[in-house]
Amino acid sequence: MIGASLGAAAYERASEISAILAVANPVGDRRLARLSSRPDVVLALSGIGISFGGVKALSDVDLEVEVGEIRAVIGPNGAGKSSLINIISGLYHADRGRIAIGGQSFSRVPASRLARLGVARTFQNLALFGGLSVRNNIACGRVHTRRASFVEHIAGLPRARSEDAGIAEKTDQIVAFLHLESVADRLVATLPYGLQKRVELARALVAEPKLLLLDEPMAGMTATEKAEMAGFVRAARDRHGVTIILIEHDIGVVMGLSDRVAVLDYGRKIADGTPAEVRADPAVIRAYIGTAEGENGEDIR
Ligand SMILES: Nc1ncnc2c1ncn2[C@@H]1O[C@H](COP(=O)(O)OP(=O)(O)OP(=O)(O)O)[C@@H](O)[C@H]1O
Repeated sequence: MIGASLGAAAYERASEISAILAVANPVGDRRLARLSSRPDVVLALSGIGISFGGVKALSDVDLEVEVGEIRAVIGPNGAGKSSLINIISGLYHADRGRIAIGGQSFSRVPASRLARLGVARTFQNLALFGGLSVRNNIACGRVHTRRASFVEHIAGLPRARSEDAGIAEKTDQIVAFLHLESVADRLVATLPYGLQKRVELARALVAEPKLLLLDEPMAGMTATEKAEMAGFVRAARDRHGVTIILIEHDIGVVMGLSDRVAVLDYGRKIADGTPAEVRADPAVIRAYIGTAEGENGEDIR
């Protein structure tokens, strides 16, 4: 992500305006209501906009994501990709528009209820606990399922014990799924970067999300690590039925992995279709050539 953070007061003000504008957008609301009532649509965005100071990071973005899709969001640096994921996960609040997740509609996604809404995410810059083991980092992804109190845990009461056993079992399953057995007891900070990215994926998957948001899961990886990660992402969809939204700069990976691709440029969606459609779209080619070919290591053709 680029740029400085805005203050909390500015976010509050922007969100108040957002609520007013959302009410004043009945066409968008009707469209969203129609989309979110479809059982095959996991996520629908309607008219999403957000500005930071004078910078319009996103303008009037619509997006729908169907169950079981791998849906990429691409675009040159600063196009608004991370802002979009941050809005879907409740980290940012849009100034305009609405978001429907699993049939529930929001102007602000409640970040504290994200896991219960069936959404998990990874971050562009790793957000792991370096001083904890791989296994413990992964287990953190299931804390929202705990019902037993702190006292029940300290006293080792039956409900707490059975919850711990359930978390340990799910953690073991994901460790095996992502081939992390040999490093499961190592401290995360001692692992190479590519493996740390895999641990972050594991922590998101252990929550058994319906929708998984991956913000540059292959950034900084070698070609071999990227191919491995792409295989795991595909397997998460194929074997666990997870719907995936993927931000990724490596266009080769995106085109090989995604069912549909949305393209952002200067905060606007300029294309949305299959990889072949997007690759042939003149507006997309222009957007990428406009970034000074090769600047980001990206070439759409
Ligand atoms: N918290 C923030 N405070 C101020 N400006 C922001 C903030 N988040 C994003 N922006 C601005 O919004 C625009 C879009 O940024 P964003 O990070 O969403 O783009 P991106 O497509 O993910 O870029 P990259 O590929 O470089 O990560 C940029 O101009 C950025 O500087």
